[in-house]
Order: sequence, then structure tokens, then C-alpha cells
Amino acid sequence: MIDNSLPLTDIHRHLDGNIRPQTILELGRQFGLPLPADNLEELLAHVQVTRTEPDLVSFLQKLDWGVAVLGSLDACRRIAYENVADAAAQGLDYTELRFSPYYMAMKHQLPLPGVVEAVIDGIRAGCEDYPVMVRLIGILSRTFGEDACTQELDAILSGGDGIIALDLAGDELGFPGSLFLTHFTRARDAGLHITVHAGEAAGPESIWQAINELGAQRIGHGVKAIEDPHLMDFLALHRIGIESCLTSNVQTSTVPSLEQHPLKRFLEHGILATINSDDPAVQGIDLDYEYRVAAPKAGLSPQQIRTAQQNGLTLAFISEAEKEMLRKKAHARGSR
Ligand SMILES: O=c1[nH]cnc2c1ncn2[C@@H]1O[C@H](CO)[C@@H](O)[C@H]1O
Ligand SMILES: [Zn+2]
Repeated sequence: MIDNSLPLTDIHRHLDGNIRPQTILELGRQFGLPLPADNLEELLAHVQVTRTEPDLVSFLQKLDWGVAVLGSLDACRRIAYENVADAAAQGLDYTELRFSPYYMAMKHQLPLPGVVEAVIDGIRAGCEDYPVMVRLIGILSRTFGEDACTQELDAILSGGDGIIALDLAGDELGFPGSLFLTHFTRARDAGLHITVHAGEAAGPESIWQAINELGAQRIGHGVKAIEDPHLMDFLALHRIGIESCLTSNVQTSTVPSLEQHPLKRFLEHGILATINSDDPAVQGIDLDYEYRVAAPKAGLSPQQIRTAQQNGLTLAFISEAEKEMLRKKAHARGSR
């Protein structure tokens, strides 16, 4: 259960994995693009995960229709704005929205820096209209290889302080983190925070690589850390956070069931683990569901759920003053 007197954060949420199905339909019509269905009900089967997928790569294909309809920079601006509206509607106080400019630009050959600018602009407009604090994380989509990621990084850096961190996502097994050392060195030199998808499809060695070679301060998913006791100790000791996404990990077959998810053991070990959504529109879930249904099924006690909620703010890539402001806002609301 969400504790209303604490800030509610979602620090692992893909903007381009959270496009409203209705918007996919409308943009498809606007650009005259063929979609697999011309009504919402039938379209859902193509743009949402309806059953457990056999692996991560199959799961990721469900995101493809959403970016296939981004026929203009204005469409990118629109989905960014709607992400802010939806985050506010779901009661989030703070979220870090991550996006892959290359993936969004790919189908219609949009200019990559233009995509970055449009997303920053859409977020800014959304934040003027809705009561939620948002920061942006740029993603390198490893699935498209090193050269594409170089272009992608150039675009992300062109966003200046509109983007606060860098992530690596996509096909972890096919494209190990070791291919992206120079990219992450550049990003760190530019002052970006670092979070990396690791230990989702690959094993604990991928998490070690992300920490030691890419400079990860947080790990996306990190499920496989449970297989390495030394890594578990290291994560706790060095306060390297885990961005858990419970339902996502079942849908990608990373864990066989919620009951077997390691999040509870991460928390028991003193690791700063958190509850997040991942790709909510594609997964057919929201953060409330993760707190209310998924976390208890994963065996978390009410106190552990509260700790995970607090950890979300602890790990946020914002200043202590900004965190305090969010705490005060939640506290005033909670004690009403
Ligand atoms: O759960 C996930 N694991 C790994 N990569 C992901 C996940 N969800 C989305 N993406 C990847 O993130 C980029 C879009 O934001 C795309 O590269 C997509 O494949
Ligand atoms: Zn993710």
C-alpha cells in the first residue's frame, strides 16, 4: 500500500514505453500509418503485454508500435506531455522519465537532437499544467549497437541540463555493457548521473560490469544480484540502489512468479531497493497496482513496502533541498 504521507516516486519509467494506446491510434490516423487494428479494443492485443513473454527481447517488441507512430517532433512532444499528465493522475509526486531518442526517431528518420528538444519541451509544458516534479534520463538503446549509441549520446548531451542521467537499455544478452565504455566515460565527464539496466537478462557479472566499468550509481532491475552474496553485500555497503519493477520482471520471464522475486531479500539485506513501474502502458499496470497487489504478492510486509517507498526518494537524482520540499508536501497532505 502507498503511504500517502511520504512522497511517491517512480524512478524507473520509460516515457516511450508509456504511450497511451488511444494516442497510438490517433497518431496512426494522423500520419496515415497502417496499424494492426483500427479500434482500441483490438489494438490493445498488439501494444500491451497480455501474457508472460518468453524473454526480454519478445517483451520489448511490444513497445515498437508506440514509437512507429511518432511521425513528427510534435508527436514526440505530445507523448512527453501526456506522460506528465498520466504521472500526475496516478498520484506521483516525483518521477524520472527515461527515453531513447534513437528508438523514437528511427522509424521516421527524425533528427535526434530535435527529438531530445521536443521531449524536454513536452515535459516542461506538462509540468506547468500538472502538480508533479519530473526529471529526464537519456537512454542508449544497446540493441542498435555502438555507432547508433554514439549518435544517441550526442543528442542526449545536446539537451544540456534538461537531461540529468544516462541509462543503457535494450538487449542485455546480445549487447553487453563492455561495448559502451567510451559512451559512459563521456557521459560521466559531462556530469550526468548513471543508471544501467543490468542483471535482468544477464547474470550478476553484468551488474559488476555496470558498477565497475560504466560507473552505475543505480541498477535497473538487478534481479540476478541475488545469485552473488558478495555483490549483495557490495550493493548494500556502497548504497547502490536497485530499481525493481515487479510485474515487468514476471512479464519478461526474468522471474517465474512474483512470489519468487528477490526484492524482499534485497530489502532484508539493507539494499536501497525501490518499487517502480518500467513501461506501464505496455504492461497494462500502474504504480498503485505495483504497491497494492504486486509488492504484497512478492512477500513484502507493509513496513518493507514503506521502506521501498522511502528509498525511491533517497535514490532520486535531485538535491537534498528538493527532496526535503517533496517530503514536506507529502507530509502536509498525509496529515490532513
Ligand atoms: O525492461 C526493460 N529492459 C530493458 N530495456 C527496456 C525495458 N523496457 C524498455 N526498454 C528499452 O528502453 C528503450 C525505450 O525506452 C528501448 O531500447 C527499449 O527496448
Ligand atoms: Zn526499464
